[in-house]
Amino acid sequence: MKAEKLRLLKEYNLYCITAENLSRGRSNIEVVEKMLKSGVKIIQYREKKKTLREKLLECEKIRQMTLDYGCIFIINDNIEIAKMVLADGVHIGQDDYPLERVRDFLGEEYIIGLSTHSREQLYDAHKIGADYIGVGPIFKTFTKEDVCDPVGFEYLDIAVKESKLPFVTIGGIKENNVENVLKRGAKCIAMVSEIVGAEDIEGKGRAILDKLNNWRDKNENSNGLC
Ligand SMILES: Cc1ncc(COP(=O)(O)OP(=O)(O)O)c(N)n1
Ligand SMILES: Cc1nc(C(=O)O)sc1CCOP(=O)(O)O
Ligand SMILES: [Mg+2]
Repeated sequence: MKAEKLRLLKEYNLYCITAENLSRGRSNIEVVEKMLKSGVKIIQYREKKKTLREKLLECEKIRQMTLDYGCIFIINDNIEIAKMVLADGVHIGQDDYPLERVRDFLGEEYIIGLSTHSREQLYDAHKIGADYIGVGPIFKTFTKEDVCDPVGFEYLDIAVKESKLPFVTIGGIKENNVENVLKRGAKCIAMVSEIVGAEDIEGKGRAILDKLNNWRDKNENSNGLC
């Protein structure tokens, strides 16, 4: 079960994350529906402002929607909600609960992603049992409060060469700069503001998926997350 999810995670190259405050007045549910219709197959629920009750209700709905579309559903930060709604996994950062404790809480079947911003954190992620890592922020981003300075291509190049784990590249990535990131060897791209802030989310999602798939067809013999 988990092996199959990880296989799918490696196959998909666009990882979309919610942000209701950047969604032009549309709800997380509306945005997720449009993402799913565009063909996106990995969605992370990331919501910093709502109550736990509100988040749980939204995640229950999104769990069902993602199952209907065969989409992997990851929840940011809230590991209890992930367990309650039977999400596919969680994403945690360096200041969230320690990964080992999250693993104890969720068990082996859940995918656990960990943010990394340096080579040291990358090696640590391997040791402590992350299933995939986030690599970023590549460019400046205004989406995340208290974000560290961009790690740029310097850390991306390290991840491309040295990571034995699949990784998701994140931070300031847009339709018009994604090719620069792909050229460095990134395979799976996470986007927040570019997708949720688009007037036509479905059209934007399709355009980016086309771009990523065309790049893969032309340049690669392997698939998905690096
Ligand atoms: C795919 C992915 N990568 C990195 C992050 C950032 O997680 P974190 O450092 O915990 O910061 P917050 O998202 O919680 O603000 C992510 N969410 N997803
Ligand atoms: C949530 C998040 N985590 C980051 C990291 O580097 O760990 S960057 C980021 C925000 C990415 O948003 P956008 O695509 O709008 O720039
Ligand atoms: Mg976090």
